[in-house]
Amino acid sequence: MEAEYWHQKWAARDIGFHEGVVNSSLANHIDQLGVPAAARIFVPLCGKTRDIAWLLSRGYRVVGVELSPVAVSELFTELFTEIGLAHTVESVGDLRSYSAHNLVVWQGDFFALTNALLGDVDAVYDRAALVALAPPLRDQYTAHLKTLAESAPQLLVTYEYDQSAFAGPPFSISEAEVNRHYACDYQVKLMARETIDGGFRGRVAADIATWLLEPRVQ
Ligand SMILES: C[S@@+](CC[C@H](N)C(=O)[O-])C[C@H]1O[C@@H](n2cnc3c(N)ncnc32)[C@H](O)[C@@H]1O
Repeated sequence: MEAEYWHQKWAARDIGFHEGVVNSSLANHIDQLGVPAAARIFVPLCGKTRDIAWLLSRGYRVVGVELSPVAVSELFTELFTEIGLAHTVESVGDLRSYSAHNLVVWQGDFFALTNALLGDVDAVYDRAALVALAPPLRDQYTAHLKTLAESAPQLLVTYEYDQSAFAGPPFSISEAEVNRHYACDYQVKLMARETIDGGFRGRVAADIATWLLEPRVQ
C-alpha cells in the first residue's frame, strides 16, 4: 500500500490492526527462535505494537521501523507513561531515530533503512507487516528484509483466507507464498495454524498461521 494510505489510517484512528495486548503467537513461540537473553529483535512495520513493551519486559533489545510519526510518537508516550522510558530523537537523512534504553525505532520508510542504520539483529518478528503489503511490494519487502536481517531467524505471523472474499489489507498469504519468499534461504516451519473464532472481521473464514524461519546452514 502507498504511504498515504497508512498516514490516513493513523490520522483517522482506523487502526483495528493494533492489539491492546501482546500477540499470542509471539508469546507462545518466542522461545522457538532460539536466541539468547538480551537478543536484539527487529520488528519491521511495528506501528505502536504492545509487543515492543512485552519484548523489553522480557529483557530483549528491540529495533523497529514504522512509517507513521503518529504511531511512533504514541508508542513512546505510552512507554514513558507506563515504565518511565525516556527517549531522544535524531534525524538521519529521511529517517528519524527514536532511541531509549534497549529500544530504537526508525520512523520513516522501511525501504530507506540500511544495514548500517539498523545494526546487527539476532531475530526478526513480523506480525502484520508482510500481510499489510500488496503483492508486488511483498517481493520487495522480503528481499529487503533478507538483506537487512541477513541470517537471523524469523517468527512470521500471517493470515490465510479466501482473498476473493475480502480485498485486504491485511492480505492472505498462502503457505506456497511464504515458501516462495523464504524457502531458498530458510527452513520454513509451521508452528501453529489457528482458526479465528467467528471468522476474519466477523465474516470471512480465516486462519492465523505462525511460521518459524530458520536460516539454512551455508
Ligand atoms: C497492519 S499495521 C501493523 C503494525 C504492527 N506490526 C502491529 O502488529 O500492530 C502495518 C504498519 O506498517 C506501517 N507501514 C506501512 N508501510 C510502511 C513502510 N514502507 N515503512 C514503514 N512502515 C510502514 C503502517 O504505518 C502500519 O503502522
